[in-house]
Amino acid sequence: MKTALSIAGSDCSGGAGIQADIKTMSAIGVFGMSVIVSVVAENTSRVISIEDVSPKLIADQIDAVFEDIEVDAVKVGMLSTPACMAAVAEKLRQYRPRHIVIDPVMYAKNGCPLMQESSIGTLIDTVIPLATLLTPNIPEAEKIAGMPIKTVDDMKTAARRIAGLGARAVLIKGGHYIGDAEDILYDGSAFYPYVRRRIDTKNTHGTGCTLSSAIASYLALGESLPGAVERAKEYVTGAIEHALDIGRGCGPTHHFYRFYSQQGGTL
Ligand SMILES: Nc1ncnc2c1ncn2[C@@H]1O[C@H](COP(=O)(O)OP(=O)(O)O)[C@@H](O)[C@H]1O
Ligand SMILES: Cc1ncc(COP(=O)(O)O)c(N)n1
Repeated sequence: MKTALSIAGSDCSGGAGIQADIKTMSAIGVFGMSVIVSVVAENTSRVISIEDVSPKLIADQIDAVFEDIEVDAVKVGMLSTPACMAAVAEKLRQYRPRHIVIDPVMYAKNGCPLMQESSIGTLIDTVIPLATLLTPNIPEAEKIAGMPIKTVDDMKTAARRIAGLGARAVLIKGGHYIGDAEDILYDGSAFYPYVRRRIDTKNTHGTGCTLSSAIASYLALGESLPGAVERAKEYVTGAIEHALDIGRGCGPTHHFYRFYSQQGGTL
C-alpha cells in the first residue's frame, strides 16, 4: 500500500488540519500518517488557543516515521512559528522525500491567524524552497509574492514569482476569487487551469487541507503532477458539494460521501 505523511496542526473539531488530511488519504486509498506540529483548540467558528509541539518532539516524530516506513509523499500544513518551520525543514532536508506538497496555511476560514506574522521571512527562506508543489490560496499568494491578485493574469504572475523563490511548482487556489472556483498550476514552464463552478456554501472549513492532501495522495499513487491536481480537484469539489452543515460557522468538507452513496446510505 502506498503511504502519505501529513506534517501539520491538529484541528480538534475534525474539519481541517491533520484530521482532514488523514480522512482524505484514507478515502483515496493511501495509508495516512501524521506528525503533529501544533495543537489548535478550534471549531467551525473560532480558534480558542494554539500550542506548538516542541521542536525536538516534531523532529522525533519525523524520525519515527522515516526510520521505519517508506513515505511515498509528504503534505505539510500549518507551521505557526519560525521554530516549527526550522524543525520541519531540517528533517525534510535530511530525508528528502520525493513529493513534498506544502500548503502555506496563514488563516483559518473564520479569519483567525494560524501563522505568526513574523514567520513570513522564514517561510520564504527556509520552507518554500523545499516544496515540489506549493499550494497558496489568493491571500497567501499575495503575501508571499508581495503583489495584489485581482485577475487570472495576476495569479499567473504571482505563480511565476513564487516559483522564483524556489518552489518547483505552484498551485494558486481560487477559492477566495469571485466567479468560478479556478485554480492555476505553474510547473516552471507551463500553466494548467483547473476550473469548476463555484458551489454556493459557507461550509468550506478544510478545503485547502483536503486539496493538498489529496494531491499528495495521488502523487503517492504514481500520478503525474497535472494528473494528481486534476484528480484532487475532482475530489475536493465532491467533498465541498457534500460538506456537512454542522457547527455554527463554516462546516467541514465531507470525505466518505462516495462510500455512503455506494452503500445507499444517507449523508
Ligand atoms: N465554494 C466553492 N466551490 C467550489 N470550489 C471551491 C469553493 N471554495 C473553495 N473551492 C476550491 O477548494 C480548493 C481549496 O481552495 P481555497 O478554499 O481557496 O483554499 P484555502 O482553504 O487554503 O483557503 C480549491 O480547489 C478551490 O478552488
Ligand atoms: C490545524 C489547522 N490547519 C489548517 C487550517 C486551515 O484550514 P483550511 O484552509 O483548509 O480551511 C485550520 N483551520 N486548522
